[in-house]
Amino acid sequence: MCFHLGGVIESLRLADFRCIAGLSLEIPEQGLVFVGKNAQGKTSLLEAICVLVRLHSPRTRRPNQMVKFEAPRFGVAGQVWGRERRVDYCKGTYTLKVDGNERGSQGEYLADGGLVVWMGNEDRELVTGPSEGRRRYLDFLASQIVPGYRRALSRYKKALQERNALLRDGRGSGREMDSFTKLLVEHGREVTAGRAAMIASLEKPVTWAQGAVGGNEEAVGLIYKAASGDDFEASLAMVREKEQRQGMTLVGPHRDDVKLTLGGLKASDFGSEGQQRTLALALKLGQGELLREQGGKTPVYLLDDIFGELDKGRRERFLASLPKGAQVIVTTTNASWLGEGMDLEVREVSGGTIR
Ligand SMILES: Nc1ncnc2c1ncn2[C@@H]1O[C@H](COP(=O)(O)OP(=O)(O)OP(=O)(O)O)[C@@H](O)[C@H]1O
Repeated sequence: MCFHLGGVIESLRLADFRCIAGLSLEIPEQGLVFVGKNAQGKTSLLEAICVLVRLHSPRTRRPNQMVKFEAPRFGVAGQVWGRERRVDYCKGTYTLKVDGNERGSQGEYLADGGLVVWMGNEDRELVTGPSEGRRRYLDFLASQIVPGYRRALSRYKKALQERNALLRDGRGSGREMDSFTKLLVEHGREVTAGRAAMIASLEKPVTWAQGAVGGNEEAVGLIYKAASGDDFEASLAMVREKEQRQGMTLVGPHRDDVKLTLGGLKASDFGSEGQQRTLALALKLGQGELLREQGGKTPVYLLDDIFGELDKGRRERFLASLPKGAQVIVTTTNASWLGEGMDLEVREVSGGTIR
């Protein structure tokens, strides 16, 4: 298989993004480390890259939160995978350009976009936290490599919202309800199929990464728990009365989960803290491997302050597990570990600017 090399984000320009009023930056092929005290804008820089590449923020689902306080809009631009991309956001509307030409929809903008793996301290929640995080993990992955997935998910969510509104208003039967149920089933099946395909492909790379970072072999299991059952339509029919009583949609991909096991035991209940932390890293490294295999290019790795939590051995093994040639952009409050397996240029971030 032929992988493109990393070295993908060549430059970044921001305007009124979070605490950053304006900034222009070249990014070396290997990547960069952003060092600085707390609350200086380091994570905001990674977030801006994620928005530029995937129109997705790992921190918020509300783009207006990314607009600098008191400013009307934000802009993010840069040379990405050899093309000039530009994202402008103002009052609920994105304007998206590639090489100066406007793209009519988010889908069109993303169709020839790049790939991203985001890793943050909060990733341990993937193992120990509620199911929503695991759904988002699968959705972010599938949106990048499964054709039509992002659109199916967005249509599913819209149908779910409308259906829930009808159920809440006591209008849970009739033609309107039937038509939203039909849409829910149609798009829900696509979402479930996309997630199931990801799960089936993830077990191998995640198990590899768990061994590589943890330092010993450990079988990882990922078991998809589809809340729509084998037949989504039949499952909905079975709970119809209960849904009418409770005023909400009770089955479907919005309630899916993934059971994670280590050596056959549920990781959240029986894994040690160290094993759980390693599994969180392995889930993201496995995601990267799948993006490389199925997305045809090496993703950019955005690592948000993850090194403080890792002991030296695990940090070194983790760094050695990143694909060769991948661009890695890191934030940290403490750069004392630099040089131990990572040789990247450093930029100091302070008060929303780069020194
Ligand atoms: N929309 C916004 N407009 C202006 N400032 C904002 C906005 N959103 C967040 N901030 C502020 O931006 C600052 C920088 O946040 P950011 O998370 O990027 O810092 P950081 O350097 O990564 O910090 P840490 O090391 O603590 O994670 C914070 O003080 C935050 O309150």
